[in-house]
Amino acid sequence: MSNSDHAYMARALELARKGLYSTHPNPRVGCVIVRDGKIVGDGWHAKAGEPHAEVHALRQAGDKARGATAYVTLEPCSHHGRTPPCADALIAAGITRVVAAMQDPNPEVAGRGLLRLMNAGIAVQGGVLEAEARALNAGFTKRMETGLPLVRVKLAMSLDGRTAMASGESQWITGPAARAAVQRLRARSSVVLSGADTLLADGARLTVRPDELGLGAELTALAQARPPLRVLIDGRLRVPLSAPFFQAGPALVATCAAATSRCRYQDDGHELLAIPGSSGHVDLRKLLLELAARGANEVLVEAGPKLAGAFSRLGLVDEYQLFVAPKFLGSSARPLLDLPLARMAEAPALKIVDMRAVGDDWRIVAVPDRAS
Ligand SMILES: Nc1nc(O)c(N)c(N[C@@H]2O[C@H](COP(=O)(O)O)[C@@H](O)[C@H]2O)n1
Ligand SMILES: [Zn+2]
Repeated sequence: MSNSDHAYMARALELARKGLYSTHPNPRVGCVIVRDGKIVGDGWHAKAGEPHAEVHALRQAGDKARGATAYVTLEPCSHHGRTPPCADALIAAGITRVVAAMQDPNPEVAGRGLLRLMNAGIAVQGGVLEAEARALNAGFTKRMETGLPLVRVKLAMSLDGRTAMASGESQWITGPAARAAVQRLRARSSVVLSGADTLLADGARLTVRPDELGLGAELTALAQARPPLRVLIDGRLRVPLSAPFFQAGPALVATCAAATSRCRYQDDGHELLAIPGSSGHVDLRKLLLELAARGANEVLVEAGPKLAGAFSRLGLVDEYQLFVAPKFLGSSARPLLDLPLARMAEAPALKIVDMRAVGDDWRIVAVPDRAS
């Protein structure tokens, strides 16, 4: 890999990141076309159903694409989805070299895009800034490879590790900067999910509020056009349809209660999904499989200690986002996770991958340490 390959791919990744809030169920992809040491075209994928990154870049390059190199953060596609194959478009435009950061994990592509380019006499190189490209599309990759979405659990806690007062009161532990960061976590997710206890306690709506995102006009508009699906897990259908969550727009309710109530929810524009479980608890793994089948790449769990603890105990969590506020909530306040552990050996091993100040609070990102 030359220094310039690295630099052009870094630029393509920068463009791909513009799709952070809007491409799902599709991946975030950027493309740069370079001829004689000059960028002659670039582009990024904004929204499923719209042109792929390569097509935007080729359109901008026009005739200058002939004899040029295309840098793409994901292998060019070879299939007819909502749009035609990009590999064919690159061949037709006379591109002579393609550098891809990673192979497309979509089984419909999975190496066939690169093969088609090679068969057309195009020089192909893979693996440039692969780790960065994988990180950007970790949810898409996990869904394609396992049939499950990436699960991110957001928790807000005091310095003494508490999340809510004994009464359930939990709003406004953290400050405005942390709340904006949570808004961006919601906006990048395909699904934002919570449980009945949380909604009954604090009246959460789980919406993306454009004025709190802190993004520019273009990305805010895209995020608004592609809001996450709001999902409530309510095994026994305890949350009334008059709750702010239901008043805020259409939602999906996962339950193990009998389907007799379906009409009540449908009449109000919501979907009731029966997921069998035990003792009034929805089977979380089955729910995640269903959400992935509907195209969910990233699921954000914003729940209380019981539901967040259940995701954790079942080994379904890929990432914890912990917002830590400079407060003590005291010993009668609620713990972070309902994790009944008896011995240190049972404590799940975690790796902290990022820690930074967010306004007056701190954000810690931790992932399961699967190696230990
Ligand atoms: N290489 C590439 N560039 C893009 O900009 C993309 N969005 C993709 N996506 C791949 O194609 C599938 C979606 O196809 P349609 O948008 O429905 O035509 C997606 O699953 C990826 O495999 N690839
Ligand atoms: Zn494509």
